[in-house]
Amino acid sequence: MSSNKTVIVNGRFLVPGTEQPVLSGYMTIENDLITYIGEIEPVIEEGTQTIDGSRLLFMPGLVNTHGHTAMSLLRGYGDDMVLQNWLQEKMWPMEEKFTGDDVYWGTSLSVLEMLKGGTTTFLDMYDHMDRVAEVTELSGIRAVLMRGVIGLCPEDVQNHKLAEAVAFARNWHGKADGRITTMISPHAPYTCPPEFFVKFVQAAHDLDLPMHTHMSETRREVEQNAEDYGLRPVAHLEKLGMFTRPSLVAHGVHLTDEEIEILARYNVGVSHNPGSNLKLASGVARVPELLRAGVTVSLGTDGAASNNNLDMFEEMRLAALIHKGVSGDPTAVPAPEALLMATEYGAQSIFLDRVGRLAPGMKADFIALDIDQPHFLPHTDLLSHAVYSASAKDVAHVWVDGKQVVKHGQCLTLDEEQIRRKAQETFEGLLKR
Ligand SMILES: N[C@@H](CCSC[C@H]1O[C@@H](n2cnc3c(=O)[nH]cnc32)[C@H](O)[C@@H]1O)C(=O)O
Ligand SMILES: [Zn+2]
Repeated sequence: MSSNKTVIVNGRFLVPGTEQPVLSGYMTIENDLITYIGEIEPVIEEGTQTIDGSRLLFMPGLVNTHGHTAMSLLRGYGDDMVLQNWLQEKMWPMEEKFTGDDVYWGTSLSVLEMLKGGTTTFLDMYDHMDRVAEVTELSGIRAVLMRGVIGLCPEDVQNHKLAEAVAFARNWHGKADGRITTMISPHAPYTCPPEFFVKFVQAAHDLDLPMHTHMSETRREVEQNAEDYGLRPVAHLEKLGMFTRPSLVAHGVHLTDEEIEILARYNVGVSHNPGSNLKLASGVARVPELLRAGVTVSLGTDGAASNNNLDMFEEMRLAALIHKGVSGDPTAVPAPEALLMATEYGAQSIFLDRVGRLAPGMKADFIALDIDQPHFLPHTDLLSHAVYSASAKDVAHVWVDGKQVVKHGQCLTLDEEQIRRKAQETFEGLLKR
């Protein structure tokens, strides 16, 4: 009867934002939920599985709130360029050739990397999303998926893409035992003209779903938006009605004080992508100001072609470091806040209210790091170590929705050898096509 019950014994658990952020004790998981966490040993009935947690650090699974998973196929293909040229000269011509199978293998590669690196939830804005959903189902990961749409095309093609986005969102919302949810996502204000963009707002209303888009990523984008529409991107999207829907915007690098206020007022989340912003020289987002204004700031990797990995520990560390560097204030984005951005705030910003925290009633999405390694010693402050010393390689075990999907660094749900081979073959095939 109690066969689906697991108790972690003698573990250390990260619960940032609470009085005791590094807790020593026990955690009970029943089916897909955490049912207990605390210092007092729970009664362990016969048949309950126990896990010795004494050499491990448990923490919520990381939540990657912006990305394009199939772009891992283009990792290293087009480095050291500015955004517009990188998109127009390198990414878009290759992406035009992508088939559903290409997306399937690119996404498989990314999901494998993410799971092994402790990411238990990801957001994906891309094309051929049915295939992304397939990988999500198979791998056991949690995902918020959306068909991203670039509207720089004739009206009939625009409408066809919109219909695809709507059908995908409707068909997959709540699927894979609830591990998949969906959103509505025009790619960006500079790739979707206003009259097209508002159709997405309407669709999001009709389906009662949240929205996601790229916004204010580069200075050039902001200037161009002002030139084309007489408004900076935030006011522009406000005018188009996007913020009447629950919304998350990616990047938000170039924001004025007034724009930060608008985002706070509408409760619009910002997915901060420090690695991608640094690599494309887009700039440094005003994260301390956003947080101070009460904006939910989360972390994303963006696609692997502008990062060039999907290591959320790296994003967390970058977020904690660069804002100290640019502000000259070493107290900016302290470790607990960086960790919250990568977990709880991440879940909130993609509208998953039972993910991102180790607490009774929350989904059992959690990871365990091997803390016996030299770079984790001595065990002074394990929360600090998780932010400032850890990397994806330290992840030993991963659970999503109560099921173990990575054990001793090996993915239990995906065929790693096959994915390795297919990823290479797929890239070589794309070059020849
Ligand atoms: N091909 C689709 C649109 C895909 S949405 C995802 C798009 O975002 C692009 N992308 C990736 N990273 C960034 C970024 O940082 N800023 C803007 N676009 C990006 C990516 O190359 C891809 O084309 C269509 O039929 O309309
Ligand atoms: Zn992006």
